[in-house]
Amino acid sequence: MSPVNAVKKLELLPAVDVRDGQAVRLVHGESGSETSYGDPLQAALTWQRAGAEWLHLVDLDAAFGTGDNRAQIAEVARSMDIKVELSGGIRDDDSLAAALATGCTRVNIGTAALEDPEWVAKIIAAHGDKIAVGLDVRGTTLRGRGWTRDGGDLYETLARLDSEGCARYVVTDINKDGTLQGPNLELLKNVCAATDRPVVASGGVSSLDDLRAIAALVPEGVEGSIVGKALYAKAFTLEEALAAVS
Ligand SMILES: O=C(O)c1ccccc1N[C@@H]1O[C@H](COP(=O)(O)O)[C@@H](O)[C@H]1O
Repeated sequence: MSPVNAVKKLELLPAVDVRDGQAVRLVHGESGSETSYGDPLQAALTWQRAGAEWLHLVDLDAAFGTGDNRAQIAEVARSMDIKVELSGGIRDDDSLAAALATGCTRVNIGTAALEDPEWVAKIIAAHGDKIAVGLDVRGTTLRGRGWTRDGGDLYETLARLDSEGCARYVVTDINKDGTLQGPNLELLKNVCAATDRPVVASGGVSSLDDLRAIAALVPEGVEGSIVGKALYAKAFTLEEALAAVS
């Protein structure tokens, strides 16, 4: 294949979700379902040493409204030599400024995209591709506020955000998240068919074959995949994952 026609490789974003100062994984994003994996900075450095090009870093307390881990999140983001996608509780000018001040590559907006469309349109216009929107869905219904509250129809919201110039979507199937049950490939295909913007897949990755299946959707518009539980549960190593999609 000539370089002009070469298919881009799938980007992998190992996740570090922070709750009460610890790196954790949840099941279906449910508060109280945490398994703890220790110091978030050590987890992030482990993924960086293993060859990650991206880190998906989430302040879960900020997402749930149970406080925040802002100082610790900033320390982790600033300690990384790799690209960082920062998520959780970025809902107003103050939290956006704090997130961007960490030097992260981009931020991921969830609840605010559902509850404060005018603000989100404004920050998309001001910050371009530094802003991604997280479309966290059950079926085709979006969920906000730590995935506890319905936030409208996926495809109506996608059309609105597309028209406002949103650069990228991070699509999470909540029913799959943290379950090691495999990604929702149908959902990813449907979202890719509905938008020409790149899509980052999230939720359910359990095996290298899952990653290969997501990588097969790169021509349709999937740009990357977040990997969480499978790495912490040692279903495979990050080195193996990177090799599988290269
Ligand atoms: O990542 C999770 O497991 C998760 C679980 C429950 C809520 C949020 C979660 N993650 C990230 O948080 C943003 C949403 O935050 P907000 O609504 O903007 O405050 C979501 O996109 C996920 O990336």
